[in-house]
Amino acid sequence: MTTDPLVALRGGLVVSCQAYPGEAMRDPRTMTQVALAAVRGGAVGIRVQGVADVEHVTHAFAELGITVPVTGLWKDGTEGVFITPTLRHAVAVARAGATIVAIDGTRRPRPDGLSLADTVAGLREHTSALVMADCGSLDDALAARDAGVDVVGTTLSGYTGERPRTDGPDLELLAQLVDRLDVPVIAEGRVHSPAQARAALDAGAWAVVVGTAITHPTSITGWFVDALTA
Ligand SMILES: CC(=O)N[C@H](C=O)[C@@H](O)[C@H](O)[C@H](O)COP(=O)(O)O
Repeated sequence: MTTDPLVALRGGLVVSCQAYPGEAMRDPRTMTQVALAAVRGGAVGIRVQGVADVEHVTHAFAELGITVPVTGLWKDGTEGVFITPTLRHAVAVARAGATIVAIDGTRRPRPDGLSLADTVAGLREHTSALVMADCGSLDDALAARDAGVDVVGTTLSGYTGERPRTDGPDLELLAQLVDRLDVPVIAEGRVHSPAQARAALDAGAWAVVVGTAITHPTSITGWFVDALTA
């Protein structure tokens, strides 16, 4: 019997394992090793970027009998709509093995000219993946809900100009989404400590995604170096 992936994530920690272009750890094998380490630490979900990483992680999990759901995305570009920006990207991520496909869930025009609703419908036509909308505001999330997504995240809060870029997670937006939506709301973005993760769950998050603070040594090193040189 397969468990509903969203039920599997409920109340838990999802670890985002991403390295950026040009970085030493940008290798699907490395990201798979990081993902396996996170699962060993208790992560109930993994989020990975890029078709190759999704393929590599999902194959490794299958071989090892790990059933932790994998959320996949494909970043293309660095500005505007760049998180799984088109239906083509979304289908590729699903076909690579992602259980959940995270896509840009903002109200900005998409590079392929499709609406978010068309993108969700297209993905459902071609795959059985669930859809996570990475949102930057309450209005984004309401529109994403109307477009038929399965789950929304606060992922893009502070990156689209609609919300301030808070030091920690945008708990204010999270509370608004939890209050207004009937789909699960995932807290993602700038969760940098266990206490902040706990606060997000207490504010009603379905699950909490942590990336940088667990899987990006360059940033973490910088935080310590800054403290020593301040
Ligand atoms: C805005 C954007 O591009 N967010 C990306 C989405 O996948 C990643 O770069 C983040 O690392 C991820 O959202 C997790 O957030 P944090 O690393 O802050 O824990």
